[in-house]
Amino acid sequence: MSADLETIVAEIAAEMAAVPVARRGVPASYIPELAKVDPGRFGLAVVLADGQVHVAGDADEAFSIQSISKVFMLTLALGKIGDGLWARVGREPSGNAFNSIVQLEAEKGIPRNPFINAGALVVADVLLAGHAPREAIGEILQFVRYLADDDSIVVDRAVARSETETGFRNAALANYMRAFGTITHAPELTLGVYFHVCALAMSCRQLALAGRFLALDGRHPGGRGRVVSAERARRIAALMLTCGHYDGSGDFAFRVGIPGKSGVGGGILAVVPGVASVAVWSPGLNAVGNSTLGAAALEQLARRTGWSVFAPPVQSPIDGAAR
Ligand SMILES: NC(=O)CC[C@H](N)C(=O)O
Repeated sequence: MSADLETIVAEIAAEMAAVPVARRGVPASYIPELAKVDPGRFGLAVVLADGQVHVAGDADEAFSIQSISKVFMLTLALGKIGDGLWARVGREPSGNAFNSIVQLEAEKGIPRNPFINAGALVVADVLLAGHAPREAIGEILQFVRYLADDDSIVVDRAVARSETETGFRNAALANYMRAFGTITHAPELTLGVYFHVCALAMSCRQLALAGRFLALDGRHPGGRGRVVSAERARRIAALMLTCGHYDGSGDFAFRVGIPGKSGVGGGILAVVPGVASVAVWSPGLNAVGNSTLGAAALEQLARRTGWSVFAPPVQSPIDGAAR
């Protein structure tokens, strides 16, 4: 690393701040509440495995985490029903838009993966089992608060309401899967859980802290035992790499080389195993619904730190070998 991390984070934020708003992409507008967000915002937070935090820009401003919540929902659902979940949702990239319905008809109502909307609706349905929607939402909120060790995290009710009023595609997905039996509750109940969890409002700092268990091979950052087994943490990260950016996942893996999960609020949570958890936020989206500057900032961070899941481990057997 040529410069120290504090400097790298500050430099990247300054470079991103200089990008004209017109070149940042457009904030999501199909959820009307999200269209109100200032497209000029940019935040970056890096939490190292040892707990050191480096932030820059609007890293302490809460934004709508949207699909990033799918990582937390998946983690909880796996804790609940274990690998039985994989009978109801697949583990392959979809190669389609996040809200696409096309594969469901030919694939018996089983979504390709838990990070597209159809897959996350199945996960929400699993989390709803045995609960009223309010209880399931409360359980997920408590889980995220426990991960970030921050009880101030809340659901943005205006965003949840906005999506409830306009989420016709998600309603179509839920109803379609109810017909196949992959959704087991009344679709409006499962949708209620999904919309409220997508509406979690978190800052980059809170999000990076909440994702740190994945950088710690499944351990709780506060030394409070395990959140998940090491195997499960690695598998969740593998799914983030292959499916976390929808049909932009290949490009993100190519450019950044780190598992990441995006949301239409403009956030991305990225995990460097054993090293760091990173959250970035810029509301302007590219054509596939991922944050334009968020990916650019992570690409720069990976380049300047050398972080990559494809880099040889520090104690690699090839170190010292003739090259
Ligand atoms: N990509 C996203 O963040 C999508 C989440 C959003 N709540 C939706 O269902 O459309």
